[in-house]
Amino acid sequence: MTVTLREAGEADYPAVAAVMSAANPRHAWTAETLAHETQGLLDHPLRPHLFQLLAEQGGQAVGAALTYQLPGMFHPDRYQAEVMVVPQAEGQGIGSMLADALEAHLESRGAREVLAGTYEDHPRGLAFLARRGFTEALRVFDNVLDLGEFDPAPWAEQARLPDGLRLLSLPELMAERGEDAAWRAYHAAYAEAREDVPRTGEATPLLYGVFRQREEHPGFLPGGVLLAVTDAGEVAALTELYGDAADPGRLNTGLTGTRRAWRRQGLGLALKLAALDLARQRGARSLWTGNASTNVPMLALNERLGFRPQLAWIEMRRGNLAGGGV
Ligand SMILES: CC(=O)SCCNC(=O)CCNC(=O)[C@H](O)C(C)(C)COP(=O)(O)OP(=O)(O)OC[C@H]1O[C@@H](n2cnc3c(N)ncnc32)[C@H](O)[C@@H]1OP(=O)(O)O
Repeated sequence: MTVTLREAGEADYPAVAAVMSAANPRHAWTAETLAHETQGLLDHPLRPHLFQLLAEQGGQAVGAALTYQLPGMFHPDRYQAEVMVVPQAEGQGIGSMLADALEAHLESRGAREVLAGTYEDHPRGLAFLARRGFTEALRVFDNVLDLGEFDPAPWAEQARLPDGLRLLSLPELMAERGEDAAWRAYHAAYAEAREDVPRTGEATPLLYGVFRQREEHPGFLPGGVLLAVTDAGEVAALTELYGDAADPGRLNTGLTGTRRAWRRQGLGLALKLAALDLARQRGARSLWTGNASTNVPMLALNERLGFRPQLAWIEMRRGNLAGGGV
């Protein structure tokens, strides 16, 4: 049956999200989460580029492709690319059609670095990217804790923050300091810690106004933002829990981070323990996080708690601006 490609817009988000979720069921999307992410891109002061394609067969969405620029790792010549085909439509050349159309678009933009990825258990995806000149740049594990297997009792000591720090949720800090001061303290800690998260290019500074948009994310849980707060109202460390788009029994971790001056004093561990406690109170079955295989501190901490690495997502790159470009 004939396959047609067309540019996708807002009205297609339910179809695009369904394709994305079918192609990668480990990370579900809804029209709402897609609209949030897309709006974040369109509104960003860096004006990142976005181009979306939908593949249809007999009136059904069978594939999607998108290319965009990540504001958090921005370079005018760097693009992310994603090509997805629903499992029942694989093997008919739809991925190649979508990839060819994306390639033409990227060429017209003068892209010099393209990042794309696939799971390690998807040899077809890996071969597809290798044929198109991509090589491995970074591996990120889904790291999952089964809350039914976690026993908090042996961790009572480590769950306490050092003297001079208090555990507060974001709403609690807002009640004490006011909304703007609380968000600014949260932002300051987040912005510093995220600079040290392994990534394939240099982090772009995270603007406060952009950071505030996370409260519009459909999965954002204000009470799931847990903070280690100093007497002066500064945030020394944080962890974040988000609701999952598809599974009410699952929570996803945003960032866990400790400001540099506070590292290795037990803050990260205490906050993760608080997050596990909150997740259990909310009736969650599992807690997911994504950790780069090179993130030694985070992997060590999560392993101690019983998180188990699942399959790795392999981020692949063609061209390398950090290395001078090709
Ligand atoms: C989904 C995600 O959030 S992925 C991104 C994770 N965050 C980042 O990469 C941000 C940058 N890194 C950081 O902010 C910090 O290094 C964190 C959050 C990873 C760790 O925070 P800290 O407050 O320093 O951790 P904490 O002091 O509680 O350490 C607890 C345990 O973790 C392990 N650990 C922490 N840092 C290290 C390290 N550098 N090397 C090895 N193990 C470490 C140890 O087991 C440690 O226990 P110990 O000190 O008794 O040996």
